[in-house]
Amino acid sequence: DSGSARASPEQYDIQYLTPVEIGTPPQTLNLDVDSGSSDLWVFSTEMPASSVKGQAQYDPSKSSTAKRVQDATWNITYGDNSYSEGIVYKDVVNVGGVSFDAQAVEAATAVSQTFTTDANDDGLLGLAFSTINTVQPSQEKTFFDNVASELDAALWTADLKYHKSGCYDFGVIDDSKYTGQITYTDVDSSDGFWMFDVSGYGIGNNTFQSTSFQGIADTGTTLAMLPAQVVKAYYKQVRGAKLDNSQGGYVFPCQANLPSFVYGVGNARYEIPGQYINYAPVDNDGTTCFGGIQSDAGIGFAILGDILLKSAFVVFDASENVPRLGFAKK
Ligand SMILES: Cc1cc(CN)n(C)n1
Repeated sequence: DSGSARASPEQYDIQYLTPVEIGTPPQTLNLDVDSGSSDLWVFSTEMPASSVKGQAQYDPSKSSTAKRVQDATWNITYGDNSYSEGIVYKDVVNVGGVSFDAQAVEAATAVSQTFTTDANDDGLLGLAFSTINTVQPSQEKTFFDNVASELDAALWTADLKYHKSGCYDFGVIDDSKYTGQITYTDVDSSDGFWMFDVSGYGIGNNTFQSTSFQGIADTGTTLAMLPAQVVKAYYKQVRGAKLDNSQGGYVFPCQANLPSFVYGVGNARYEIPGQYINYAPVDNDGTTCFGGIQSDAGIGFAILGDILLKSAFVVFDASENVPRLGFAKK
């Protein structure tokens, strides 16, 4: 079995939303596919109406296949301090044609303001490793872990795009979506993430620096959070750039001509076009813009979010004993 689902960007590519069918008859919710977490949770009819502002809600009472997981609860806080919690059902979940009939669907009973204010985002679909799923007292499996054995290949791929819709594919590598070779690198999943070594970096046409650093491939994080020294060196090349703590990071004049950012995977080199690194304006007149590359200070590892991932075709491969990530140009 294999399947393919759309990944449609919200404004500024802050996140990408994917239609997911849940229950019988199917209820379609648009979820943020997140390789940096491992809970599939949804806005639901179990939460106060005051915290729902336009989102679709999963209604288990309208699904003939929904089964409550007695006494199971969950709660999760993300890197941006957004939060959700709730109870658990098992139900049919179908993503791009790949279906599992007893997927843990974590129905929210409460969410933080950040989620309430994003009318288009109906929840998250976590694709990190099941070891960090938050359901208690018994941990649940991610959708990918549940379907892996029925897929033609135990892998999924991300083809995110700049200000355009892309795809998440399950069980198949679509060779029409990339050019050249796929370069693979081993993943250390001991913290539950798709963590790997970035073999170095280059700024624009400057010499590539072979100083490696660890990072996680995280489709649910908007920006690329990189080592402070790397980030400092990048913005040194941008006239008028400055670290503005009131904005929470580096900003620069929106008209700035941004250098590209090159990152290494093994011996391969991939480039994020400068244009991708102008994330969004911070003011109404669009004079000052917020950088798509920011510091990972305080996190403990780099976070390779959408700003970086959209520059490549990425394979999340769990088909061998050691999981691995594949990167290809496109
Ligand atoms: C909701 C959400 C998901 C993620 C990435 N794992 N963040 C930072 N916020």
